[in-house]
Amino acid sequence: MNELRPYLSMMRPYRGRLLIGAALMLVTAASGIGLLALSGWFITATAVTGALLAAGVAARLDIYVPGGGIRTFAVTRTVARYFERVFNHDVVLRLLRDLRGQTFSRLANLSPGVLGQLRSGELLNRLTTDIDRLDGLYLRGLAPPLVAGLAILITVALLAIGSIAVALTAGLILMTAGALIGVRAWFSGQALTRRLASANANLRAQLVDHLRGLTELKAFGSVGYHRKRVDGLDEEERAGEERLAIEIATGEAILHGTLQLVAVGVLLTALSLFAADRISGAVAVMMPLAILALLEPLGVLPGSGLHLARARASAKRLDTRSTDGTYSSQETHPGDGDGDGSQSTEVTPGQAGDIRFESVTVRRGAGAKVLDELSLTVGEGEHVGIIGASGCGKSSLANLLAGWLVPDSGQVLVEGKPVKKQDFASHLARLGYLTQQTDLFSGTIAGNLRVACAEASDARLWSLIEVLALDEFVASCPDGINTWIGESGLEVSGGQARRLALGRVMLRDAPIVVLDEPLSGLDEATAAQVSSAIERWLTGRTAIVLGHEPSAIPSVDRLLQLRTGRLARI
Ligand SMILES: Nc1ncnc2c1ncn2[C@@H]1O[C@H](COP(=O)(O)OP(=O)(O)OP(=O)(O)O)[C@@H](O)[C@H]1O
Repeated sequence: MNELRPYLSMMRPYRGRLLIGAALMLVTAASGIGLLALSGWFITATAVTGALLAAGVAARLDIYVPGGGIRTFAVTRTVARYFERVFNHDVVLRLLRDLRGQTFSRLANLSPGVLGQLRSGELLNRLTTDIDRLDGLYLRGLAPPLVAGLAILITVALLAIGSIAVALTAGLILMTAGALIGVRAWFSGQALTRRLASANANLRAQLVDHLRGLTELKAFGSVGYHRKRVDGLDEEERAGEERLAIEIATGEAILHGTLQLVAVGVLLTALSLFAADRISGAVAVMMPLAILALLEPLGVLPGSGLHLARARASAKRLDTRSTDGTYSSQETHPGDGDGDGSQSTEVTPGQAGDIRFESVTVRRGAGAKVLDELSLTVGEGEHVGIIGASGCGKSSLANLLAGWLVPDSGQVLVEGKPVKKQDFASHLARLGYLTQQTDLFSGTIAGNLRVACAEASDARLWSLIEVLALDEFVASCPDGINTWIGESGLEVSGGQARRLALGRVMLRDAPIVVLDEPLSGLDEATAAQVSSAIERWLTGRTAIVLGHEPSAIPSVDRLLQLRTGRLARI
């Protein structure tokens, strides 16, 4: 249950509301029991009185009090159910809001390196399905056993009108049966819901990957093959849901059977008490009906045990500490602590804006050395170009500077302070980083640029668009800079997307800049125009520009080549 603890403590601020919600559930259940039991009593009492009067025996029955009681129970049941639904849903929605906010900020706090390794479908699953399972933790998991226990106590009190012994025996049997059924559901649900949660996550992730890569899949004619994999996972998920439904149905069947047996037992005992003239006929009928009225509050127990197990499986998946553990411990961000512990944490004097890599070694993947005792100093305002073959470690170098990757040995310093000791937010605020991958959001051109600077005026955006040779394209768009560029920027070309991403970096007035392949996807003429725009913009900033060959980067003060993990001057 440890996994559920954070979510239980999230409920603490709402404990007053939760208690009112549970009380309303109890009032609904109690009214249902009262309605059925009193109706049974009243019908029998009127029948017996009528029979006695017909037989010429003097008999009297007050019909107003029980009639009023039945009406009160009926109205209370309806009204309490209405307010219970309104109230409990309000609390659940508040919890959902907190839960989503908290989960989102926990995921957002993961280092970009770790986040990049999570499939987008996996993230989607965490923010939707897993949270949906948890939002019912109270309503479907915790409140029903509580209400069921109290409903049994109310029934015991009603049975005690006829016989205390019958009431205690029935109460004991029902409590034990309810607890056993709930616990059975909890235990049998563990493995089942764990498998189901992961089948559900796999299906979603596969589906999102499938849809995102549909163009490629179509181009290679492999839609059918991938579709089969999605269908396979869908089948697995459906089979899991079916097993879960069977489990709930079995629990409900056992529970209903037990209740019917107890009701028959109570009926027989009540009849023998009636025959012995110890209770009236009306009370004898009321007693088994009070048991049958428990079908509603107790009927949800198997589902609540399984729901708790399901919530636990989702809570486990939402625990981002386990996510961090799944991936390389080197993927982190500044301020995360000492990492490997082998580095000096002392702050050495540096110049404003200067960058230093000191004997940095990085191993990635299976442990191959990507950077090998690499050292580099970039002075304030200096522009250094680094070229190298694909996979030689250029992006790793940029990620080290951003603090998304921690070296196995050596250290990276910015203005004399180790990157890992910098405050993450202010470090990134001083760094303009054009990553190799272009990520545009589903939104307008202006919206995508303003990610870097929310206050940027339209005029500033237009001048940037002009500098990046995007003016003709944007002017031809129906709404100019307010044109929607679709899901993940799919409605712009690769080269246009690249320039928008570059524009975003340029909007951020950062003193330190890293550009990873800034000219990729551009034709020669556009590349030349963008290249000179970058050169002008870089004036006064400290910069590292990465590319495959000298022509892939703008003019720089110093050009180096990265090969076998080390840098050499060209
Ligand atoms: N997230 C990762 N986890 C493990 N290994 C990685 C990861 N990213 C890259 N690598 C490995 O690190 C090595 C260097 O990759 P890197 O992306 O730094 O090279 P690069 O020079 O930028 O390549 P390219 O020019 O093709 O982008 C490669 O061998 C790659 O397989």
